[in-house]
Amino acid sequence: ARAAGPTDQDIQKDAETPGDVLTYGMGLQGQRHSTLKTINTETIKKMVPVWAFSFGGEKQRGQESQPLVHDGVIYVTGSYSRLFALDARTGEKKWQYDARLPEGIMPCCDVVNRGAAILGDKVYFGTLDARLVALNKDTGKVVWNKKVADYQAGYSMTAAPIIVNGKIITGNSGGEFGVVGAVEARDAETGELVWTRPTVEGNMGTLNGKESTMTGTKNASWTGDLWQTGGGATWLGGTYDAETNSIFFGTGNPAPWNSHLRPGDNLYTSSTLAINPDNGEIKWHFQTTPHDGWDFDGVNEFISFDLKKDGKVIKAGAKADRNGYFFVIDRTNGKLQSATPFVTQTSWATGFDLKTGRPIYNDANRPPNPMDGGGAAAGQGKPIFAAPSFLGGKNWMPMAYSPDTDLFYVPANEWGMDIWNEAITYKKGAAYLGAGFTIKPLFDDYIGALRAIDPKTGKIVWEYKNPAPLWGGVLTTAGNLVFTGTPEGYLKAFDAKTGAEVWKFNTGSGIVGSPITWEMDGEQYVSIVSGWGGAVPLWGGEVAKKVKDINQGGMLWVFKLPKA
Ligand SMILES: O=C(O)c1cc(C(=O)O)c2c(n1)C(=O)C(=O)c1cc(C(=O)O)[nH]c1-2
Ligand SMILES: [Ca+2]
Repeated sequence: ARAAGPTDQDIQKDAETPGDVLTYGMGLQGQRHSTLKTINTETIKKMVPVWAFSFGGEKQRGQESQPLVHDGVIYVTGSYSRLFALDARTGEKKWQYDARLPEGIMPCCDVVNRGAAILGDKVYFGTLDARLVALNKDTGKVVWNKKVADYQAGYSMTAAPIIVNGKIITGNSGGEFGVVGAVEARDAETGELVWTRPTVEGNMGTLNGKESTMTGTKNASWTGDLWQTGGGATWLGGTYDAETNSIFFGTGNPAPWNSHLRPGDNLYTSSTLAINPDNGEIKWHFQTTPHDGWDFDGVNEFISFDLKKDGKVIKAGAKADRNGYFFVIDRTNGKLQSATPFVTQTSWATGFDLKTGRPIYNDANRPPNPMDGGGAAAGQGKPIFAAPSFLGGKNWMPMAYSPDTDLFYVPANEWGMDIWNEAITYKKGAAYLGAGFTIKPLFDDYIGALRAIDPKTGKIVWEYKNPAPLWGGVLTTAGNLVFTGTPEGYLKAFDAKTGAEVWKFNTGSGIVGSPITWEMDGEQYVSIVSGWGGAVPLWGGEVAKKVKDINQGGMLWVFKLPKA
């Protein structure tokens, strides 16, 4: 028997039990929907902060975490691989764990961490040096600490793990360094590896010298040896659907970015994979950007939901992809139901073929081969303008789905980029892009747009425009509310049906975290982490200049209604 604490059954039921938050995604399906409605479009006008907690000084920025709540304790990760356990009623610190990171870690896009997992008496999280740590939930003492991959080869870990039937399931980061993506399952009690599923064809037999439990697959969709450093990082973690017993992981960009160096589809990069949690087998794959040439990547979360259409219910899943399309896919077999643009496009594809599930490419919008010349300097290809930018119509920040309104709430961004290709050869631990870029806004008055999307039609039902790019997660509740944060510092709440803004509070730094809500002592609470950072200030080109004044930091805020 497992020591006292949440069980596998508690984790599977997380979405139905508002007294705790046991999973990243507020339920393994990742819907980020709460059944609570004490706080609603009317009562929220009175909502106030109860307490706040500071993450401290050093390297505190890019707070992309979603807190967990169990038995009156909040478990929240901070940037730079920290984990805090806090009294949920007072904010008092119970313990803090700071991973001791080596020199030379190589996260591509800031020192972020998106959250922890909990099972029994342990809490778990991944660290920037690509290790997975299990801590005793009451004391913060290390129970086990496993190396997942070699940080000196560019591997890191930024995603929250998920737990499915006693296994802790993780992805990896490092697509910009020519790593090989993988999904891995470990025994949550001991940390021993149960299976490893590489995500790049050609690597199915071994991974990093370790024996893989998978049978070999030929590298048919790659040229030469490029599959050995092919990317496809699983850097955002996954979701799980018990009805189909599938884990869904997105995979990142193929490496290098210069697509002319790697003819072929480059499976299974820029895809969604449905994986059997028992043995790591791929049940189906859907490649959103075959032969990706824009760093469109494809890690975005896949959220299971019931698609009610033409009097039928289809077991579906949705993904708002970095490539700017909103996909609805049959989650039992990977068959495309619809693909609709949700941001402005420069027609890199004119649409998706519903029969084959493939994009209809517009070759004029693929960044040209540097061998053809025409670039600004020797060895550079001709630049083109493409939208969305490589930071995506939507990046890592998770959308939410409400079964009450049947709408998805998507944190989107409107921007494009000048992009050109360059020559590159692989060198262990060095950036492996073969491309250069500058991001540019498309409109004067806004970049971010929270969009309510009807999955039956792909139509945008309402939108909220934000001056700075949106980079935080979304939460929706039975109180007809949608919550998200802004880089300007506000946690905002909107009417889920109309998009009317009903409440806001400034948290003192930019928000790039994901909000949660739970019930405690008969009252409803809301919480968000604040602390600007992530990829935008690092890679945002003209946009980065506009947002560089935002102060960084790290704070957890907790809100509720005043006592009646
Ligand atoms: O290919 C990868 O392994 C990888 C990893 C990560 C990461 O782990 O955060 C990001 C990206 N790619 C990426 O392309 C990207 O735009 C990005 C944004 C962010 C962020 O936290 O703001 N991370 C990442
Ligand atoms: Ca990437």
